[in-house]
Amino acid sequence: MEPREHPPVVAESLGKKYSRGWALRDCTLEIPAGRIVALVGPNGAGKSTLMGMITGLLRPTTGRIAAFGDVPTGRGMHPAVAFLTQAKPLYPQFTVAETLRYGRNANPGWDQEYAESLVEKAKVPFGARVGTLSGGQRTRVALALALGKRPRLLVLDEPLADLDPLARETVLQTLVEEARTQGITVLLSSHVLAELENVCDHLVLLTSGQVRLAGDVDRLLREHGESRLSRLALAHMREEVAA
Ligand SMILES: Nc1ncnc2c1ncn2[C@@H]1O[C@H](COP(=O)(O)OP(=O)(O)OP(=O)(O)O)[C@@H](O)[C@H]1O
Repeated sequence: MEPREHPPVVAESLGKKYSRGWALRDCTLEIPAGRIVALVGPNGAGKSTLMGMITGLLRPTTGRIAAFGDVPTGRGMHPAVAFLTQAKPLYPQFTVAETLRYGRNANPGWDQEYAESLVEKAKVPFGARVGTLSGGQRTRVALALALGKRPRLLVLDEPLADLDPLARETVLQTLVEEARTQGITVLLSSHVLAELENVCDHLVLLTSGQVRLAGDVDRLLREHGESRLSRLALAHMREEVAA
């Protein structure tokens, strides 16, 4: 029998304390492979903190986190994990082609052809300087840079926040298409709950630094007698505020 592959993320009693107090407490969860996971919760719930520990950029205060069975070493990101934030730290003076070249030099598993095909699909000129691109175009380049690494887990911290609704829809569609065809697990945080409907099949809801709901979306909807992910998430966030 084949040994079971490690899930993309396993967290056990994970906690993070900053100078101002606990940002995440006693977080135990597993993110199964091949899922598109919505990470939601009110401002300050601990979403970025959890993502920081999954990518290895932040060290846990308590507990344990593993990506594909590996505990972060503190020496850069796991080779199978790519991370994209709203800030999209691209060099504005680089052209798109130079940005991809940077990706090739920085990542041993880099797939130039695939990264180029994503830029072409987005109709972004290779010769354009990143600083001159629109927000939507910059996001598509950042996505090509993240996916060119050929990750098995893509972590996205509100990557669509500065885009108009049409660009959001297009980028999200591309993302889902690539994730499904390439078998990539996606962890996506967003405050726009409605756009996660029909996209995410797994939910992790954080409130006040703790996991309030986690699991398969269809199962959670059945268990809570809800028909929509956004309503389910909102109801749990409201409960928290009322408590
Ligand atoms: N570097 C830091 N130093 C001190 N406190 C921090 C630091 N980073 C985050 N926090 C605190 O930890 C808590 C969780 O923050 P985090 O950014 O993880 O939440 P979030 O769910 O991503 O929020 P948002 O939806 O607003 O982006 C907040 O109370 C925040 O103020």
